[in-house]
Amino acid sequence: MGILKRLLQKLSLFPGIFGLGFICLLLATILSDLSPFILQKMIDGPLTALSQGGELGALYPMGVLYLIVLAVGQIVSYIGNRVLIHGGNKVTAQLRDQAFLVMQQLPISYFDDKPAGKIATRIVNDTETLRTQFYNSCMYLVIHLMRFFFIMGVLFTINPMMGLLLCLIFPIFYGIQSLYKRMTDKPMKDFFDSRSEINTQVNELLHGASMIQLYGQEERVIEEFDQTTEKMTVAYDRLVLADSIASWSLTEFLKYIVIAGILTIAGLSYLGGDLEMTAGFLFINLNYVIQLFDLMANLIRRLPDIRRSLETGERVLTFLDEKVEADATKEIQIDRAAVEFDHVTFAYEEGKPVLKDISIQACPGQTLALVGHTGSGKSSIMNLLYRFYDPQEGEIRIDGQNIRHFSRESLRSHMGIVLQDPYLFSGTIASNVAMSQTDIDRDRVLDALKQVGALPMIQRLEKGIDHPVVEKGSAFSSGERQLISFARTLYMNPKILILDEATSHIDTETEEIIQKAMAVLQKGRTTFIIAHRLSTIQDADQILVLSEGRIVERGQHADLIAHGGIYAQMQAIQQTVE
Ligand SMILES: Nc1ncnc2c1ncn2[C@@H]1O[C@H](COP(=O)(O)OP(=O)(O)OP(=O)(O)O)[C@@H](O)[C@H]1O
Repeated sequence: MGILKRLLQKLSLFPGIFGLGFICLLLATILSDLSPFILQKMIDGPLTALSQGGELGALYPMGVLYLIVLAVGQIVSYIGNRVLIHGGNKVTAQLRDQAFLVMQQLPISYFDDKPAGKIATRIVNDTETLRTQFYNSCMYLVIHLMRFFFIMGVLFTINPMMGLLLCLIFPIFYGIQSLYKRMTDKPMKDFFDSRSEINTQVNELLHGASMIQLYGQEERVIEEFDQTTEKMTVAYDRLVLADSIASWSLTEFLKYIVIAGILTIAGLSYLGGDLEMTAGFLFINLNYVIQLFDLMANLIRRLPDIRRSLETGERVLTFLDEKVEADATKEIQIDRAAVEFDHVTFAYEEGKPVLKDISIQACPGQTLALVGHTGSGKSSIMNLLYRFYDPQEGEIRIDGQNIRHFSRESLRSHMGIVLQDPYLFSGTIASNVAMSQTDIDRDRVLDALKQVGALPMIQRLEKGIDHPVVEKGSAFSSGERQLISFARTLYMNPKILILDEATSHIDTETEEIIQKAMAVLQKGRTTFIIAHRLSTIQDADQILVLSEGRIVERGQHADLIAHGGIYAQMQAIQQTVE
């Protein structure tokens, strides 16, 4: 289906709003475009009579009628505009909500090669562009076209010769419109490209601010940003230039030529003694010609806007059409939490497997540690367990159920995850532990914080568990963020626990507290630990050693040391370093 058609179809979501707005504007157009007839009647009637000794009072009824028509026309036009702008906002908000929803339902793999700034541009800027450039322009286009043909119709009726002559402006109009389009196509594209680029750069800057400063990259970053803003400024200047030359100056110039022409012909006819038109008739002709040219100037700008906004519309609709992740609706029931990887093979990119023939059996309540050099596939195994991705071969089962057949949401509701760099949401400590803004069991929150040893930290804060968390918890140390995320996991009480290098950021003193809390945390839960520091996993029931996507060693600490393989080497190296 065409982009134009699909965008216009969105209007049908709010038929009442757009119907009312359209009727109001139609009425306003009729009132404002017929009002000059009252002036014509005034000029040719009471005003002409006044110059020949008539009564001033005869002017009043028509004057009042003119004012009433104007006032009603303006009020109806105001209502129509407000209603249509409201409708445009609603359509845009709906598109934005839809885009946001799609973003949340996209598979994680979608984000692997897409800069976050570009996706933000689709949701924030492109939808806004559709509002201003497409929906608003369409609304004005309809009004202007209606008025244009209405005025042409009136002119043809009252003065067919003038109507015919004015048809000459159609090719001129087309010429100016093509010129405007040529002058604005490239700058408009540059403008949108640089806007998207700016979003990407700001996003990267925000995420990498500390690294940029650490590596002294400020100048390079500023220079790149300057180049993009310069490109945007140049593009915008060109747009303004095209606006002033093609849509205003040229049409204004033409307008005055036509007016001068009409006045010259009328003047010559008057001097020749064969002027048949009245002053009121001359006024109304001039009035409509002026309006016609003003409409033309507007149309010249609106038409390319709509055409160009179709490109933005295509980008937004393509994003909305992205294949969201199909998900099963069935909810998984987990009682014992026995986890099994059965000959699992997985590749992020086709033909490049990063996990090969992985088989794991975790009995309920067991602790499994995944170790291996960087890039060996530890995180990828966890990515499969919480179904960020599905394996190409093999099965993952929990309590004998293939997790692929159950909804991701229900699966993840049974898993507590503590990441290397825990993510805190804006809110309070309590809302971060309870993962809710409203339904917070304060006693359980405090208990969870106490169990992970975070109580001393909380007591130091003036507002305790109501202390605000802003900017992903940047005001807390990484150790403190981890303590809060531990408490969150405890509060959630999951059946399966995933600790991704949970202790790597914590100082020795805190580590002791955490180790104790972890023992509580792991009790009765099947736990997977991804750890580089082997000292934290010596008590694990199973240690799986990964190398290049394969499990090359498995067993308990003592067995693996005795085996003298990769694990023993890693242990020896770490002991030397420590
Ligand atoms: N999103 C991705 N797209 C493509 N390849 C990826 C992606 N994520 C990871 N990889 C690749 O998969 C392999 C395994 O990565 P993984 O993150 O699982 O290793 P890891 O053992 O957890 O490493 P580390 O200890 O450094 O975190 C690596 O070669 C990595 O480059």
